[in-house]
Amino acid sequence: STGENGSGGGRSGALSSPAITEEVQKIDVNPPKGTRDFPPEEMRLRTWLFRNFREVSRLFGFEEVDFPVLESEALFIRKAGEEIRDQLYCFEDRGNRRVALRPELTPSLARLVIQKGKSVSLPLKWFAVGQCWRYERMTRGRRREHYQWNMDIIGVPEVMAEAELISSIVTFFKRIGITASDVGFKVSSRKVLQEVLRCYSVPESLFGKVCIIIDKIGKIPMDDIKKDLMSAGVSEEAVEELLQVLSIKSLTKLEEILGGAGEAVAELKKLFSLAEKFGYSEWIEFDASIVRGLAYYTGIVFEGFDREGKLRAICGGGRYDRLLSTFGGDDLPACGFGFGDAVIVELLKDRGLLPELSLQVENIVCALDVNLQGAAARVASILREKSQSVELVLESKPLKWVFKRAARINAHKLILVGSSEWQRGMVVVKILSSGEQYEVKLDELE
Ligand SMILES: CC(=O)Nc1cnc2ccccc2c1
Repeated sequence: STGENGSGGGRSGALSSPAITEEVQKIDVNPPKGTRDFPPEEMRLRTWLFRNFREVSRLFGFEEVDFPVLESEALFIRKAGEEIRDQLYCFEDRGNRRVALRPELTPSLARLVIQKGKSVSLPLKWFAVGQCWRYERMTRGRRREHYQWNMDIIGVPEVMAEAELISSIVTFFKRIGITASDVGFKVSSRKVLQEVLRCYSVPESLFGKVCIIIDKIGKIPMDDIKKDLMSAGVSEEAVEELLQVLSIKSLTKLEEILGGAGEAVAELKKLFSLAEKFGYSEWIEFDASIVRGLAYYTGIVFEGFDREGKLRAICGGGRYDRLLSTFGGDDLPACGFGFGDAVIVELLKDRGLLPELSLQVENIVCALDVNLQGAAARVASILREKSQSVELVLESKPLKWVFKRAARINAHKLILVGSSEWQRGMVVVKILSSGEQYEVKLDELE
């Protein structure tokens, strides 16, 4: 109804007597800007995707954890100029507390690790699948929420942890039909940046900020990158050297420039040799320009990319050895990744790999006349107690309707409850694929 007084919706009958008149305002049935509903078909795809996330996490011995979507704003306040900070979905609650919808899961995980403190044995291997939020001017029409799969290893300082994490993502890709010819991982280490900045005695305090500026390469003009770096306090010659080093695509070249003594080259070589052992060498390549857009990474960083170059990064992660100590926790080494639910679906569509998922109910049970509804309900309960899914026809419907419904739910069997059979303790079972039909005693239903 359009809200005129009297009965809304045009339904007749006692319920909508004119005496009970309330203003019926037609609400906006769409979800808030930048957010999605998940009607059945979309929900089946999401459930399929998350089932694969969880199955891979289980294969790698990770335990599932979760946190509130609402966190203290302080968890995400970092002064490195990150985009995620500009778009924080934050507000003051009724208790005058500054809170935020989480834009990522890692800070919550760090918070929980610290909270659990000594009571957890290391290394911790935790995973989560959670909705993350950003408040972005809708001008860009981008989404304001997405679901992220995160896996994190806490307490392992060596790059074996990063190698394990990349292996888990490769395992995930393989499970859903994505191959090394579809996607790859660009791998680098922020220690490359660190070693260059040290050569030019750029203070460590600028490290996070410099990384965030560097991460914008390819997204904003190079002149702006240089300007931003210099206004952040990096000398012009340091900027030139930095940009030089960042264009290196081979580890041997990097070693020539940085020398073999530094940690950056050593850990990258170690990672590539581990990749060989894990059997995913053809999935990864060194690319010094990869820094990722989160300030807290301190070492190896990586991101999954589509080799056609059409899509944004599929996933990304790295080492963040300082995050827990910046939250006042122990100085625990940590690494992890985030894998969003949006780009991967675009990739699957592009590659024709979206799974065919349909509603599947094994049985449809129908009473052949209205006073057998109770009998039909009993049949449904018996089957359900045997873990058989049942669509119980809830109103008396013509058989034509029942067959149509059976087709829509892809039912395997139609169970008809008729009075003559019921007198003899029997029901009629019809195998819908073959048309074969037979009588079954109630207690032999399986
Ligand atoms: C492609 C896409 O939807 N990205 C996306 C969507 N929502 C977010 C929300 C928070 C943080 C990152 C986000 C990233």
